[in-house]
Amino acid sequence: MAALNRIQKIASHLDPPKPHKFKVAVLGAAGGIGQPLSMLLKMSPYISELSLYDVMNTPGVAADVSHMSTAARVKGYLGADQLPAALAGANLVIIPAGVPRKPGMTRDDLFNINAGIVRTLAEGVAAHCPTAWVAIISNPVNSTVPIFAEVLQRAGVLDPKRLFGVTTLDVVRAEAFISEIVGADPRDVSVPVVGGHAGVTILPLLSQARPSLPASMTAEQRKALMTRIQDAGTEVVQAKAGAGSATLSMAYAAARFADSCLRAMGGEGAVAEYAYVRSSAVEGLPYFSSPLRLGRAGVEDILPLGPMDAMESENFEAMKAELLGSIRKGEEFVAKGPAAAAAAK
Ligand SMILES: NC(=O)C1=CN([C@@H]2O[C@H](COP(=O)(O)OP(=O)(O)OC[C@H]3O[C@@H](n4cnc5c(N)ncnc54)[C@H](O)[C@@H]3O)[C@@H](O)[C@H]2O)C=CC1
Ligand SMILES: O=C([O-])CC(=O)C(=O)O
Repeated sequence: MAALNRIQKIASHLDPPKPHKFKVAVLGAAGGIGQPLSMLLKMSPYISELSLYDVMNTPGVAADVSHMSTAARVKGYLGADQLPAALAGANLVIIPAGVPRKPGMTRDDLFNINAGIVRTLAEGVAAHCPTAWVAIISNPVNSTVPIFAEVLQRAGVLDPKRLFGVTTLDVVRAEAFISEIVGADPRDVSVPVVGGHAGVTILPLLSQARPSLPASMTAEQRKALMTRIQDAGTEVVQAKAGAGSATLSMAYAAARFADSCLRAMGGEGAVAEYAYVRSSAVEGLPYFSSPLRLGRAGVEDILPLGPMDAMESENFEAMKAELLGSIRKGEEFVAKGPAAAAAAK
């Protein structure tokens, strides 16, 4: 027996460390983003249980994804009655629920429908998994994150360190476009994208890109690159011509953000990310996307934005009024109470 114990002890030292395992819930799992995101999450070594919730089609999506031969157990939940079970015990909740844009619309045009959806889901999180980390994809992110925060705050369970607006797609796009210009593998490109997630509020700090942009690029070319990153969502909306907005690249971006959250949650040390969070980084803007350091409890540090060149500073000033307006619109929606939610349905 002693010999066996000794062998087991030695074997346990030889085993590679096992990642921590978490329950992750996707709300809006049957949608254009939700389906590929669920597939990517099923491949995560950090997930023991994948909870797929939607108001339609989740039985089929869950059955399909559950046949992938990876470890995460998959369960589908359909309709509001099943939201409590979908959320119970969740460590991370990712929310791509809501309508997408059609050509000619702004993200803010989605407010009337998506604000009510997000509010209802926030009430569910407050009641059934109040300590979960929450990653909001539903647009307009600049307003849906404040809506979510206000609901959690009123329920007495808000911890801003665990509430995120997902802006990873902006970073992913900036990496992709810059890699084409500098001829590098996108994995070797880093570039901060800060602010919010709509038009001018998306601020890529190209002057901090690594590798640096070629010195031969003119001011006009740099400006055009910034504008392309800011309008990349619209580029996809137009290319899809009425069939929705970015789904596949968004699923990739959200899976990458989820991976960072789960690694931080599991105690893998400080994890670097960007996300739209409650913040005092910029005076007068209570929410802002900044470089973050994530740890076990969520946001450990909101890092400085770093130096901006003249073009970036000008854009930074230009975004402030729009971003603040979107934040206040979200906060006021919750302050007005259920009547506003009913009107938005
Ligand atoms: N943050 C970002 O970078 C991005 C955000 N988005 C946003 O993500 C959202 C989803 O986009 P898609 O997946 O393309 O839309 P979609 O219409 O394909 O899917 C949305 C899903 O949400 C579900 N849903 C609606 N109400 C719900 C509720 N109360 N509870 C649970 N699920 C509900 C629908 O049944 C549908 O399956 C949109 O608001 C879109 O603008 C899209 C791309 C990038
Ligand atoms: O553009 C949209 O409506 C969807 C979105 O947020 C993006 O692709 O960045």
